[in-house]
Amino acid sequence: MKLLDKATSNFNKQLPFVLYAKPNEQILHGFFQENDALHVFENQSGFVFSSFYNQTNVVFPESESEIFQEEINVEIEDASALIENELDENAQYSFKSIVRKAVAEIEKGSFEKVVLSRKIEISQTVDFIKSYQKLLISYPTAFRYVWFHPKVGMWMGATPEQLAKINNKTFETVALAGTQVFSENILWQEKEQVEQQLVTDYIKNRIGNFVDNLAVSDTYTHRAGNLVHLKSDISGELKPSFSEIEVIQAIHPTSAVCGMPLQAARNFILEHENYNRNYYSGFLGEFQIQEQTNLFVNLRCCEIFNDNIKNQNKVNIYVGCGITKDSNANKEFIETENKAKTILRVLVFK
Ligand SMILES: C=C(O[C@H]1C=CC=C(C(=O)O)[C@@H]1O)C(=O)O
Repeated sequence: MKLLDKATSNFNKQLPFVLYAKPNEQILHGFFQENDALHVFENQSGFVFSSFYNQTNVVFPESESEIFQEEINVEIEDASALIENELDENAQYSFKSIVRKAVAEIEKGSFEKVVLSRKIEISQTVDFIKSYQKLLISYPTAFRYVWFHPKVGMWMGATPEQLAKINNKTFETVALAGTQVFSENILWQEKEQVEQQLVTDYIKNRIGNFVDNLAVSDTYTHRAGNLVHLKSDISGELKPSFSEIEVIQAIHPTSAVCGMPLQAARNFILEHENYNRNYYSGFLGEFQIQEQTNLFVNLRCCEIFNDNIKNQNKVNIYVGCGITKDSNANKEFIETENKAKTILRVLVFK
């Protein structure tokens, strides 16, 4: 595929690019910059890459990029091989202890829900082109991307969560929460239903002032690779007095990646997670391209370091899960391991 070759060429020249495919579409899109300028996102139209909190929000502006599309046509061997991640006892111990601390805070009434995450580091050199091809064909219902900027790094992911779709004042988002490993007979426990309802209520509350005709669908099971989630679709008409960016800022970060109330949950995360999320659980996608905004939450993702000069070749996989008063630390840890498999399944090492 031509765009894969163009991405390789941009990477070799250390020039920014993004390749992406939208859920259930067979079209690969590419934005390519011809120089390595770092454009800070200030509502210009383009491909946005925004952090969870307080990092530089980057854009590949439409006006500064070469933009291409082509049909997806990949042929790779063995799309299902899974690299086993060795169990890290220390990581397990520290993650479980933060989960227990969070449950104790919830019981004290400090907040209702918090999403806690961790970073799994694997010291291997990733072949990003082969890995991305595997990701493209393995998760056709996800937003699948690989993004690179020499001043920021390389990220790749297959996210099931839409943050916002805005087309001609029609606003759509989703409330996604609750996780199980895929099987034929899925039954949802009360804990997961409560967790998902909290996300729905949070979004309704945050966008209530910005949209008319707010509508929420029934909750249904959504498959995301080897996992399933509970999901409902939320929509409305953006009021003429509000801009797109205002409503986006009102919902990011949703309580599917941060918690509620927002500030207390975010403070707990910043104080206890012990690492910087960077762009994990931020958002990315098209901002006002052909009058459409189509943004996704950066989940099921990894950061790829391919730097032979600094001898830094590794990949960090980012995974998190929602903690409520009924959370069990052991189960939450297993959930993060299961989520990591989304990326582990597609990584190809050199
Ligand atoms: C925070 C993540 O997932 C969120 C999205 C769906 C279900 C989730 C859960 O069940 O905890 C999380 O809120 C992640 O994948 O890192």
